[in-house]
Amino acid sequence: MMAVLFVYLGFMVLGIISPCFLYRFIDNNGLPRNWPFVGMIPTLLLNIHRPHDKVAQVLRRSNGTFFYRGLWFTNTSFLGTSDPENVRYILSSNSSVYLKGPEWLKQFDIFGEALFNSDGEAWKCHRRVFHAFLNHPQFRKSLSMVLHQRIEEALVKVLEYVSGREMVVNLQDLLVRHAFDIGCITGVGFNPGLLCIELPENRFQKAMSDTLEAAFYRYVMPDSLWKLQSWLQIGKEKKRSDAWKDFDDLLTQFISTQRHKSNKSVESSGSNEENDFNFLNFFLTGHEITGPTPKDSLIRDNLMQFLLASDGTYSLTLTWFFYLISKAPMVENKIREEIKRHLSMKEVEGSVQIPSNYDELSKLTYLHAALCETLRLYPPIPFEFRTCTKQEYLPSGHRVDQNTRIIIGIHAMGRMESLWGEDCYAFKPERWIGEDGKIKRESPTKFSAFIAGPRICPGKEVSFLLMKATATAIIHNYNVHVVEGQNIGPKNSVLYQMKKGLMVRVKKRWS
Ligand code: HEM
Repeated sequence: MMAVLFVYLGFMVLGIISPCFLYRFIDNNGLPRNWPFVGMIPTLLLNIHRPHDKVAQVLRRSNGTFFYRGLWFTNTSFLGTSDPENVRYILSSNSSVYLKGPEWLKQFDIFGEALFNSDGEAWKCHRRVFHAFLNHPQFRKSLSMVLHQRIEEALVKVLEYVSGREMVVNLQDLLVRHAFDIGCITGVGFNPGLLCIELPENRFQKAMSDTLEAAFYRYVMPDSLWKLQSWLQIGKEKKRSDAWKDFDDLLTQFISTQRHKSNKSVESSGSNEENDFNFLNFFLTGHEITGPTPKDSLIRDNLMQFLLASDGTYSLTLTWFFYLISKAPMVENKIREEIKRHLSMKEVEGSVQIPSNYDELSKLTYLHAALCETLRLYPPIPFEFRTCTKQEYLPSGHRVDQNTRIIIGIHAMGRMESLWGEDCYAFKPERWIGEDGKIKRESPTKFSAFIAGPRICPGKEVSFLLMKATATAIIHNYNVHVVEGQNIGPKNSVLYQMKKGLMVRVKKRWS
């Protein structure tokens, strides 16, 4: 630990003298040099303000696979890959060898025994429950109703308020609140009402953000260092412990309220399926798939992961989407024309028009393409982590030993010239549209925002519905102007969120 600190201070001093010299000295033609004892930590420290871009650069220069060496005698090394053949092998054809395992749990132990944290038989069982919930006929009906209601009663009200006063607002914050309210209603049958004019404190979101930031640092730091921080209760580890307490408080409250509600409802009608369809109730009422009612801790873990998966992802994608279209007025115009051509609208408060039939959203091919393009460039989950459980060779020829940590560079894959052509950095929805005018279906090992193989995101389809309905209501009625001069960049977190949010002014398109 002292060695890391010493090296860090040494390079800081050198950095002040000459940053250019430092970059060239530490890296070898853009690839990290492997130094005695400290491995490639100098490159990591020098790029700690832009880890995603550095990983993308290294993977591009190394033909898609690179072995990062950490500090000697610590478990901080990993193999990074963005090679689609390796990705297919790890996530799909040989997924039983590449597990989440104890290394994953070190980062995400706060999610306990949830689907997201499990492997093998336990994972299969959780996944069946989740599938049964998402495919339940009542789910789609209830989601559409909740979404429509939240757009009309909260999103539009807040946008009307801020546009009328020409206020500057943080769009990322508004979208996260919108998604969290929907996640809570579909997850626990309770609306926390975070998206409203008063913008109340968002404890859950802060706790989630602190947890996911700490998870990032746990991966790159030697175990001894974060364990010491945790023991001393300082830095990111302190924030993480506080977040854990906050989660436990909030989720215990949700579960006991819902347990009480469902007991009362079962007593009075024998079944409450029609009235109160949500993820928590699905668990509590002992559905035939879920088996006997599981223990509270398992419900808490799955609920917490439901809230993360169902709101933390698409709200961030929408934020990047609005950032991208603010710089591409032609794209915005095409989306508006498509909305006008295909959607039936319903007029709500202040002559705002919102889609009245969500089935029509599937006709919005160009909007779908623009969202895929956003996910390619800014995937909300930028890295996927696995551990190899036996020694073998990857399709690229790299040998991986047992317990090698693997990072799949999802963010890097969207920026590989070899996969997307020379214009891979350009925002071009057209690349997703085939000659027949329909969406081109890319293989999930090339477009890996939802990953591939048996663990592919089960919420993919739902997330497009949520994104399209929300984006349409905003684009059709408002111009979103991004405030000039902001430093837009991602946070060091396992989610790809803007460090300081996206400050915008919203102007109504008509009165
Ligand atoms: C833009 C939106 C979304 C993206 C890009 C996305 C992406 C992903 C990715 C990359 C994973 C793999 C994570 C891992 O295991 O390491 C994942 C898993 C998962 N996602 Fe999504 N997701 C999105 C939205 C949703 C939504 C809306 C839901 C729920 C309705 C959902 C439910 C899940 C669940 C339950 C898992 C765990 C699957 C398993 O471990 O087998 N996701 N998602």
